[in-house]
Amino acid sequence: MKTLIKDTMAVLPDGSVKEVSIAVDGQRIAAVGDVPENFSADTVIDGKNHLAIPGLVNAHTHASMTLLRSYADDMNLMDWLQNKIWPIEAKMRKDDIYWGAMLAAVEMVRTGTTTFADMYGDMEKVAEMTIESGLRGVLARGIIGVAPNGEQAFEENKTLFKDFHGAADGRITVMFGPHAPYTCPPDFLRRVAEAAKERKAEVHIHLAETKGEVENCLKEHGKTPFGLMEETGILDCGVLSAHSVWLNDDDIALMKKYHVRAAHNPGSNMKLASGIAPVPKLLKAGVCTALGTDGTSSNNNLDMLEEVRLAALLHKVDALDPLAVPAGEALKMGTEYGAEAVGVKDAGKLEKGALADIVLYNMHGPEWTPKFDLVSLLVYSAPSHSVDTVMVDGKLLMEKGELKTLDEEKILFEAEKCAKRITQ
Ligand SMILES: N[C@@H](CCSC[C@H]1O[C@@H](n2cnc3c(=O)[nH]cnc32)[C@H](O)[C@@H]1O)C(=O)O
Ligand SMILES: [Zn+2]
Repeated sequence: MKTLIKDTMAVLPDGSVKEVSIAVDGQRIAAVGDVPENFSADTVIDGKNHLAIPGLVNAHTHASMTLLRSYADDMNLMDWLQNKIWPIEAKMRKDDIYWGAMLAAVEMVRTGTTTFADMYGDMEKVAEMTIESGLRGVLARGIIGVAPNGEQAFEENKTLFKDFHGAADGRITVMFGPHAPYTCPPDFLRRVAEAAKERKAEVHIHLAETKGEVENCLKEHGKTPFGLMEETGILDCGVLSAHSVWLNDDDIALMKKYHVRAAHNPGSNMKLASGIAPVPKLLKAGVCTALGTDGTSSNNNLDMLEEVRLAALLHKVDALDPLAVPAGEALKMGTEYGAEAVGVKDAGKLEKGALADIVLYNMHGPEWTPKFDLVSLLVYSAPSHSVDTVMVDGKLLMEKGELKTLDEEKILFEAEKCAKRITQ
């Protein structure tokens, strides 16, 4: 299958924007500009008045939590988790996980996300969504490492790895998902680290999200969450660290030493009042820092362009420095650094040989006018629904606003039904 995206403006890996044609052959980009004359495309997409970027990467989410969107807002993290979210999650059946994930898929495709890193229960249903939707998924079974379900969840993570790691032509990868240091005791984390190492799997975990978490961790274990992760062997596995808000210089040095990748969630951190991650410091230290939405119960959407914008804005006001995270750097956090963070090789860049995960924005409309600087327009002004074409792995998931793999009306209907049932 060969596709030619003809005469589109495109954000290139060096941050420049140029008019090019992009040739896609199978899963990969065959050319950006300089398309060979004999390239015979099966499908030609008119790129005039469009902006192409590498697909957005949601480096931390809980897709099926879409069913709990706006169910419990304006609470602090522990109260929210323990008294609202966990009791309802306990009622979720496989069907709920599936339709919640499908609802997330519709939203992700429509807002230009091509890869998502997910942590939840019943992840084989999220794998099903990944296979059907055509998205790229980095899946981890979220494990609360204590009774009554800790051991079962751990086993399910192993089964998920066996059944789905590398599945769907490599569109699915599987990580281990110990939920957090406050839900998984050190000995349990040691066993997870062993299991991950045996399989050369990586680990997706919530770390240093709130000040209270770090204080408790110091009190109970005499170490910060990152120090504890080093001691338990988790850092040896390759870690995708959700949040990473409350960090001291030693934590940042550990992140650098072990190539920990941070998934910064500005929307969730602001909404739950968790704090402001030291993103400029992380970037300066050379820590790969990506962006995520977290679940839609703490965001409340999966719109990655919004996270790119929030990252660009939040760190400016925090540092009282309008140069803190420039638009181009924020966009890289949402694309190139995202792909690196979740471990998808050769993606996140519009260049020859990269995986063909491409998003096209239709630049017709007031928010895109006038056109001085297209990266600035995208990051500071554009509505996410100007995404009109989405390609993952060389296949079109949406073309000119029309979803190709998902039945949106049915999904909205079923998701609504599931959400009602679990909250009744
Ligand atoms: N309860 C599940 C496993 C947990 S998966 C991941 C968990 O992370 C929770 N979660 C979502 N956002 C956050 C956050 O920001 N911090 C900590 N936990 C979160 C989410 O509600 C979910 O319970 C089971 O055993 O079936
Ligand atoms: Zn989370």
